[in-house]
Amino acid sequence: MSVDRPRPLVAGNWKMNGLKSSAKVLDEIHAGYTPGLKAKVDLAVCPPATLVGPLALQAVGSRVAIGGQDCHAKESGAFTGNVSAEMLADAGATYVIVGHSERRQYHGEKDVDVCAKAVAAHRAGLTAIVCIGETREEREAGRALSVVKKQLRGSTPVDSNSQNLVVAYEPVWAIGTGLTPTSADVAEVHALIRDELKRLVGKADSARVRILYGGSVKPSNATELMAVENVNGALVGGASLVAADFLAIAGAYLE
Ligand SMILES: O=C[C@H](O)COP(=O)(O)O
Repeated sequence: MSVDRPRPLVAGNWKMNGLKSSAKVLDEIHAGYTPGLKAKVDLAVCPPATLVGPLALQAVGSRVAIGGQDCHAKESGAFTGNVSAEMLADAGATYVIVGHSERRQYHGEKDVDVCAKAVAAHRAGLTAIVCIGETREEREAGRALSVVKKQLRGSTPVDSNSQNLVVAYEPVWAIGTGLTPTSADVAEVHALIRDELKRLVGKADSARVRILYGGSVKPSNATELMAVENVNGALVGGASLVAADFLAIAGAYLE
């Protein structure tokens, strides 16, 4: 692997899915994370908050990382129902997703809020997976690039580097719909993100930041999507709930 080509990461976002019995999915992922796959790709699973602790314990020694799906910007306090980055770290997480479009859409999170959460992630020693992506209307209006650029600039903390930041490009219209952008469209957006990262983390480190593609990634399209320039892995929703599918997506890096 060249210094300028980051090691890929395939991360599963279980969203609001998963009970104690889902431990078996992680067991199956462990079993299928062969030495050959370990040599090529990092894996992470981001379960709901209730399962972060148990799955992190279960994952000890497996090299499958565990992440949260969101965090509060503050370390602690009177914020009923929220979970801090420190709590996720304490439970054994090493990643946290921030700014997922479902948080932006259903919880009104703006770039400034996402940035504060990413700052919290860094404060707690977590790697922030910062999600950005345009809506269908924005793409149809020819604004995809400007929206992504604005979100990236507004959501990325100044202390970001290739160790504590992962960027996930997820076109909103591709999430859970079975639709995906063309390879050319993905390449265009990821190239823009890579270029913007030069300003955000410095030229040398910008090449090492992992930029994931997310939105209807399946075993059937993973090979094509993961081959696109500047795509360094995937953020997988629905397909990450089935170990065989999640492993098959990661397996695109064996080809
Ligand atoms: O975080 C994951 C994304 O929202 C993608 O979800 P999906 O793979 O179900 O389309």
